[in-house]
Amino acid sequence: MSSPASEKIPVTVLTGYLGAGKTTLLNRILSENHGKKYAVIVNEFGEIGIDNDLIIGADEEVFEMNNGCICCTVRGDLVRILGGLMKRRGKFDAIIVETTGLADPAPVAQTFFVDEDVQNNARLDAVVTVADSKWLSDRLKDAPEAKNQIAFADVIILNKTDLVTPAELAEVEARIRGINPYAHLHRTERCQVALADVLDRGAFDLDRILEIEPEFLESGDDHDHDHEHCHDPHCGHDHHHGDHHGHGLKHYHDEHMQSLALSSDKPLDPKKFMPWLQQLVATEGQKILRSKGILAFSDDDDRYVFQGVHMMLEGDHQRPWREDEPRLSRVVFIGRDLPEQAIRDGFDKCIAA
Ligand SMILES: Nc1nc2c(ncn2[C@@H]2O[C@H](COP(=O)(O)OP(=O)(O)OP(=O)(O)O)[C@@H](O)[C@H]2O)c(=O)[nH]1
Repeated sequence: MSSPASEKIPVTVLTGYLGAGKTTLLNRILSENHGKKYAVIVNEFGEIGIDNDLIIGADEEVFEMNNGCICCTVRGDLVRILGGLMKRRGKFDAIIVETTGLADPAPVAQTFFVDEDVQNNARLDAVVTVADSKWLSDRLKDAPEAKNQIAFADVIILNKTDLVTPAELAEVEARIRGINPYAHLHRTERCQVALADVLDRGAFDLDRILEIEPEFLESGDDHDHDHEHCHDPHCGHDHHHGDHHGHGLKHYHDEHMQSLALSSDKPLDPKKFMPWLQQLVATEGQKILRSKGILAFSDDDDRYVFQGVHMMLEGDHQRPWREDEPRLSRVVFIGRDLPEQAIRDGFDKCIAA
């Protein structure tokens, strides 16, 4: 049975390139005193889930779609998780989907229009794209998905304004406006926006999307489109550059984008790890687009979390390790042409003696 639009559960799709600030925005939304309950679905690029652990919502439920890229699992995992949520209507007010930085938002948004069950129970409220003031211009040159994320946005959070000059900010905003003149745009530092600017917007504009992508509402069985949106080596499909996928969508593959995950159940030596990491991103930061980790240091009862975007690093103690929690250090590097063996060797040398 189809529900009237007003009763459909609103879904916000949060997108934006690697490291732009999606999790920062999500945490801001979840930790605000909004009196609402959100179900959160995250999709991560990488072999080991770290994002899930970095979301600080008090009692939100977080569902992970970890095992595949969002375009390939979109009619599988996403529909399955949404289906499960629909059966528990009334337990939450809205759904937020945070996509990987490498996801093309088109197939995600499409799910809400072509899958009948989903369409009957949920409505796409808005596609919210977080854009990195410092790096977006570079990514628009070499990452087609970054451009699609801007093109599909109903709301754009132009974030990290603290890292650029006013002239650079004006320039990146003009580039965004060249791609998408329609979206509401907010300039922010650390994604500081009013919740009302992001949630419950009723902003998704199908007519506009059909102008950008006339085949948007087709099921995907026999059409072709040129978005480059499959990057997950574990996706399970047989990819070739520019090849057709099982369901007929044309997929390009950024064959150089890789995710390197490292872990250790032995504590790390902070006096070795931090200098090594700083040196690594200083020398390889062009190739390493994104790094993050949750670390267990020797003689330290707190988890240490670090985040990197290119050569910029941030890190801090987060919270004490729980009694029942294995003190496992997990690190992920995402980038192109990563010097894998050197990174592995360097990491191993940081294990405390
Ligand atoms: N200087 C500065 N750093 C920021 C700002 N917003 C977020 N960051 C930092 O940028 C890094 C990446 O932020 P995240 O929110 O994790 O980015 P993300 O888009 O979720 O990253 P992925 O999930 O890996 O794609 C973190 O170290 C943040 O603390 C900002 O406005 N200014």
